[in-house]
Amino acid sequence: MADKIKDAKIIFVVGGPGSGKGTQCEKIVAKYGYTHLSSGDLLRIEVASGSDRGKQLQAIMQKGELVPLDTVLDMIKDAMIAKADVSKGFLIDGYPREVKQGEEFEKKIGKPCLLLYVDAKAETMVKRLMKRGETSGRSDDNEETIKKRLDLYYKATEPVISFYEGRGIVRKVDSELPVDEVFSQVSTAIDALK
Ligand SMILES: Nc1nc2c(ncn2[C@@H]2O[C@H](COP(=O)(O)OP(=O)(O)OP(=O)(O)O)[C@@H](O)[C@H]2O)c(=O)[nH]1
Ligand SMILES: O=c1ccn([C@@H]2O[C@H](COP(=O)(O)OP(=O)(O)O)[C@@H](O)[C@H]2O)c(=O)[nH]1
Ligand SMILES: [Mg+2]
Repeated sequence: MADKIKDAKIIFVVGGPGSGKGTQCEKIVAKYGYTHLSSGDLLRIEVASGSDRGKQLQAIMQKGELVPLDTVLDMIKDAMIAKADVSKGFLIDGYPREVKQGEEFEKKIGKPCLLLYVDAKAETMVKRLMKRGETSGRSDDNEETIKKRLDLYYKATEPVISFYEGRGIVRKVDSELPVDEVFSQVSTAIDALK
């Protein structure tokens, strides 16, 4: 089933909460035509459906904790399969959150050719999320949950970056810069793929 996906390029987009992953992914889609799959967005779609599963997810996300690995992976896999025929590449935004998630992804789906590391200071991320929270309607864009998401990012997700650095596929972009300058760094990394 995952055969269809085997030849497509897979890019992991990793960075702290509010670092600008979604912002950069939108620009990648516009320039390169990749398929953008945000694990957080997929989870929020399930929450919005009002299903029982959505209610359970909402409770976890509201606390800034991680949803069980299999749940997220199945959602990503289904979304990839649905687009496999038309997609030349996939941007997996906000995943893996922990090394184990990356390992399972590779077992069930495939190997990433690039990990885009969207790097910003904690202080910057908090400021952006508090601002976004004024209009986003995201129940996790509040001070208390932002703090937990940040803690979990440093504890669980940063090791993901070291893990893939060992493979030489990490390209870091400086997300303190204006959006277009960040994107110019992103473009350099993607153009270098063959
Ligand atoms: N000044 C500045 N603001 C940015 C930049 N990138 C993103 N933002 C703002 O920061 C906020 C968070 O950006 P997102 O792209 O939603 O961040 P994200 O990493 O997808 O965050 P999560 O969805 O929480 O994972 C948004 O309100 C953006 O407008 C940037 O490069 N510079
Ligand atoms: O692979 C994932 C992606 C997201 N989430 C949950 O969804 C929330 C929002 O994730 P998103 O990537 O949208 O935002 P971020 O936390 O990076 O700001 C997280 O806090 C987690 O509770 C998760 O558990 N696993
Ligand atoms: Mg996002």
